[in-house]
Amino acid sequence: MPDPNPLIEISHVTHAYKTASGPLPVLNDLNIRAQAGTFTAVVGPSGCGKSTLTRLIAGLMTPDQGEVRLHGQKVSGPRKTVGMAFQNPVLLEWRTIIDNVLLPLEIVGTSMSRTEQRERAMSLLRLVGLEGFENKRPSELSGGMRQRASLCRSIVHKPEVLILDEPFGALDNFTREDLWQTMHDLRKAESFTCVLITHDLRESLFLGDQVVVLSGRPATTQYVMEVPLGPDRTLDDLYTAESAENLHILRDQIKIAQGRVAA
Ligand SMILES: Nc1ncnc2c1ncn2[C@@H]1O[C@H](COP(=O)(O)OP(=O)(O)OP(=O)(O)O)[C@@H](O)[C@H]1O
Repeated sequence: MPDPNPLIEISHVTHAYKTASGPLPVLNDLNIRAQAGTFTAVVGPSGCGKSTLTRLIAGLMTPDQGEVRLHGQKVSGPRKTVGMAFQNPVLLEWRTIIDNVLLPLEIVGTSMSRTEQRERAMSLLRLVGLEGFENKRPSELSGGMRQRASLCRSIVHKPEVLILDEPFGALDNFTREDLWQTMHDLRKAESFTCVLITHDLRESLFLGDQVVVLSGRPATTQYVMEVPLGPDRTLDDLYTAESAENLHILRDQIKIAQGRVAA
């Protein structure tokens, strides 16, 4: 039975960018529902409107038609209760790693004391394996380590909703799989509802409770897969016959979205 009160509710969202050559329709009657504490992976052809969707959820834009609701409240502007991480971690070189992680608390404000803030940041850095690197500068860390720090920064203020826009896209395969595991650890320790944009179908299956396939632009919700893997899933679960079958289904859906085969 679907939750009648999902935490994220995207209903009939339609949006077009105004460009010099006229309106560019990007989203068309898009619908997504995500229950509290779940992980939604969104996949779709390149340029179909995935990042636009993240901006709408974060309240950085409002749709032409339809609405985005968080906890039943219509999103009409940026919210403090949203955390974001992107493919490029964009850490500030003049701040140490821990001071980068603490940044959102400075921006959104907090009732935590300075000591509590540092304890909170350290507990996250410990969780992602960066204890001992808290006083380093970003350039002293590898790409994977910087992305770990970026993940800590995106959740340090305990956001209700975490939006990840291809955060593992620029990493090599081994580092990426390590980061998937880290993401699982963070999920168990924290209580956010996550929307992940990714081009990697294995990643969508490993991290997602549901995988939403968007059609080509203007994107609509083409297909939703409920992932049959539990919270204690491991990378080995990607190599079962059932996962192979599910990856096939997702790959076929992407081909349809790309217009390479008929629905
Ligand atoms: N601010 C903007 N003004 C005009 N057009 C835009 C704007 N932002 C994005 N677009 C266009 O809207 C379309 C969707 O962009 P968006 O970044 O949402 O897609 P995406 O699915 O995230 O792409 P990718 O998979 O390549 O990362 C693209 O054609 C893009 O060029």
